[in-house]
Amino acid sequence: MTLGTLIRIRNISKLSPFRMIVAPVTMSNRPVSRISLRDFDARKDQIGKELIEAAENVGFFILVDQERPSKQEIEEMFDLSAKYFVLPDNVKSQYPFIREQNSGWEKDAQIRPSTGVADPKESLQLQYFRRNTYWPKDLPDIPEFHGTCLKFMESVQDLSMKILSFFAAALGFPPSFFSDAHDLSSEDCLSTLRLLRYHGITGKVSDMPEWRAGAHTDFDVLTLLFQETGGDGLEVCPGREAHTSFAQGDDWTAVPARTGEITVNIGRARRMFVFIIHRGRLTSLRLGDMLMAWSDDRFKSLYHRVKAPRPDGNLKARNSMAYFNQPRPHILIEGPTKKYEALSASQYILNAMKRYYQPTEIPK
Ligand SMILES: O=C(O)CCC(=O)C(=O)O
Ligand SMILES: [Fe+2]
Repeated sequence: MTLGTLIRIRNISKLSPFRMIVAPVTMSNRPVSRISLRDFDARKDQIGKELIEAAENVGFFILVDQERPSKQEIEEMFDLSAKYFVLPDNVKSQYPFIREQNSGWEKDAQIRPSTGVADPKESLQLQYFRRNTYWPKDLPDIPEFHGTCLKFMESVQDLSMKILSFFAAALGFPPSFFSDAHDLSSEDCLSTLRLLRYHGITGKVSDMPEWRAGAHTDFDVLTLLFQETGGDGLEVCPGREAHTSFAQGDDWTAVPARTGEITVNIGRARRMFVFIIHRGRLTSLRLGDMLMAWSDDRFKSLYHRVKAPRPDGNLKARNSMAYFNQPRPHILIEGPTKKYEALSASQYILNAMKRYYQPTEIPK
């Protein structure tokens, strides 16, 4: 039973992606944690300490010097992504974005509740377990598309599981806890690679967008984000400080774009309460905050957004890639101290999908 929530469906095609949104902006000089993965096996303890500290205090960190995916693998993937996005829309739209599957291609269709308009971008979401059913096939001039994406996902998956093994240990879960929950070889692994291309900016200064991606948190456990040198604009606002709506007006930190480095953030779906009768009592359940909930709020989630360039900035298209570690649907999310009622991963994800791809929530 859901109380206090009304879902209003909007007609997304009527909204202009270039509407100007003005939000108060405070930029901070918060130091950004850069964690080197050099000599991983020999430096494991030190690396683990740095990761946990960053997750507890900030909610994000930048990984450098990782063995895989190497800078070259990342560059290859960016080249492939560029070849994909120049294909005509009628080819890309053969696999349209399906909200319930969180898969496929969209253009100017993702409305951010924080801005009320669609991000001026296109993106393709590839879920590993749909690799033979819902990935673009027979793409003109890019026969390597399938194989290269697959290899890249596997490489990012390995790195993600290394990172999550430290979180499992810190939470007192068995070492394989997160790798079982995100097992790529399972038929229902929801982990997803998203290729993104924000449009180049043309036209009148007065029509320029303020944001390329409106402020949001991701609704997964952990996101590994790849930026390309020259494509600055990413800003983050750690969950701890995000006390206003969508963190607008809080302290934001710019994360410079550098090919080869990986920005890692802890995911969270925006909070929403539902009420149920649990063991004879009226109880509230909090939806969202996957790793925050899984860690009983110990690890912080992170608001982030992508600012559009100013007229004297780099107005070319911006490319990025995100790997979302999403647990298998049946996995129950419940922290060591059971601070929140257990909720299945699929319940979290469906709830977040509804919010991020169409509706806005209006509290009664
Ligand atoms: O493009 C970026 O840098 C951020 C993308 C992002 O936050 C997302 O797709 O969730
Ligand atoms: Fe995101």
